[in-house]
Amino acid sequence: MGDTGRRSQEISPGFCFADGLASLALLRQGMKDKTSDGVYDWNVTGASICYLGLQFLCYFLLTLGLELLPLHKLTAITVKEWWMKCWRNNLTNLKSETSSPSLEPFLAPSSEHVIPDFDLDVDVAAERNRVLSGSIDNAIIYLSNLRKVYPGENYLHKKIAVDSLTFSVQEGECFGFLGTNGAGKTTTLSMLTGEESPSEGTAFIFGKDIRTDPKAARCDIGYCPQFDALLEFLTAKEHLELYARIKGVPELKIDDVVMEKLVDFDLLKHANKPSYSLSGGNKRKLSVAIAMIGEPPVVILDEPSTGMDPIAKRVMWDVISRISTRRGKTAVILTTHSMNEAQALCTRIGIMVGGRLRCIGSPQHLKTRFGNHLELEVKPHEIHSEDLYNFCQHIREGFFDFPSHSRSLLNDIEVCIGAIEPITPENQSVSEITLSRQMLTIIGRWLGNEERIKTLVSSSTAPGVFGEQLTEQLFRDGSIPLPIFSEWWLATEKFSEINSFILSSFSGATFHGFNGLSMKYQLPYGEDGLSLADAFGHIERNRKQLGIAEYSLSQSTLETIFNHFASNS
Ligand SMILES: Nc1ncnc2c1ncn2[C@@H]1O[C@H](COP(=O)(O)OP(=O)(O)OP(=O)(O)O)[C@@H](O)[C@H]1O
Repeated sequence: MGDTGRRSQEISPGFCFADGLASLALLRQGMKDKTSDGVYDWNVTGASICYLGLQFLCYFLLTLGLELLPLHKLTAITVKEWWMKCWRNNLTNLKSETSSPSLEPFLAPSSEHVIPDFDLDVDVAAERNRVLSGSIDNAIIYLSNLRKVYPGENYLHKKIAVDSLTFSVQEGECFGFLGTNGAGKTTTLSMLTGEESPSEGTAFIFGKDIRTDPKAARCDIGYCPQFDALLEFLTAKEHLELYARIKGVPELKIDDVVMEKLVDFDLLKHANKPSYSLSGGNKRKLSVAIAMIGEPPVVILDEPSTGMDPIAKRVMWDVISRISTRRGKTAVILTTHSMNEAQALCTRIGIMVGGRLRCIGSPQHLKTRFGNHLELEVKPHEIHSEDLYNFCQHIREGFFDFPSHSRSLLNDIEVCIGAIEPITPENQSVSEITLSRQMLTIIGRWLGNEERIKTLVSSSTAPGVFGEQLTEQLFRDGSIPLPIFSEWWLATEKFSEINSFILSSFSGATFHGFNGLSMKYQLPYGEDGLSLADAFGHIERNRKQLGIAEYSLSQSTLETIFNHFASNS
């Protein structure tokens, strides 16, 4: 073997080891040249041992590098960004060396990507100015122009997941982070917990910078990720014990702390089951319990209640409000798609759309600022069976010549929907009468409202409380039974009466569809609109005459405010 071939093989530990052994064997057999008489001579095992030592060092450093460097994040774009940043920093350093030193404002915006104030909602801009100027009393967490850009498909189009996010969270606060799917909530939380590194800007947790000191920043966080990160073969109890030890709970207290969490989250009966055998909801409870073990001062929960039953949700809400608002020392950041959860738990809410914060404030503040209307839900009285009977008779006498029958009309409707036995020739009644499209058109004309029938027989959805089902039935069967048609007609008439009353009484009122048997409206509210008392008074005075069984008037819900931001994105 040539000298070059041999050298190239010496980078392999296997070759060095075998070569050393072979040289040793040759020496024993006396087959080595006379100059090599010692075992550790360079020509015997010395060279192999040295190469092996060198290789150990190189391969150890390589393994360490592969473990520590986030190589999966090393893309053309990230390398380019890193290079640009270094270049910019050099320029800034050169400038600062040549110019006189100036007092940099605390947390000065770090990039040219900062959204201008006029582009922001006033509350979001105020929060941003407060944080950037440093007037953040008691803030445990503050984010300063935090931004995350992902390389897009084929590294061509960048995806701005989080854009210049700036806000703070105080101790004792439960901050609700709401947003549409893909708004950037999880990415923000991942940056806070150190899973992702920010592209620009930074955040501070107890004054520790997540960019420069991510390990120290992480120490104060209890994190429940969006997807349960459990070890399949560890039981619920073992998980809690493991995390209690990791978080430094004193050995003597571990049993008590673990038991407390098992009881708090109603996991006692599942304590000794391996996590793979737990149901989705119980896995979620365990993940939240893990986040809270060791009483971390910052708790970050990414959609914690997903998959939990309503009772488990209430239990979890109780634990969260106990640790944040009641104990008053912990800051909680919570993302959720449940407006009820946000309403029940959060002292402050921020709604994110497309990576940007669109509004921020307490739930009541958001309702007062963005809820510029009242929500009215009206449920009319059900159609009286006597009225229905009379109406059916009226149509039958006008168009059909069937003998009247003693069966009650309610029975006839039950027959129509298949609830009782079918009609035999002896018990014929109005329920037997079915109305085709042509007959419906003629009846509509006869009743003086052909337009209403047109919507029923055309492919568009018919108006009224159950117009949609009726249109479907007509298209499916080609006809509809007389009692069903009569009930729809009378209900629609009642709806029209109430609808014109509301639209004429409250200028600017808009109809927002049906909710079961109720109709929903939005009424203008506030300075230009009505007061709650005016609206109540007016409806109450006309309630009997309009046949309103029940109604409710309320301020806008968080859901309508969320929908408003989501639809304007
Ligand atoms: N690793 C990634 N690479 C590229 N794009 C990503 C990556 N992770 C997230 N994104 C994109 O960033 C945006 C924000 O995602 P993120 O998961 O933060 O949204 P989210 O608000 O948590 O949504 P959801 O409510 O559905 O959980 C999305 O458009 C997503 O497609």
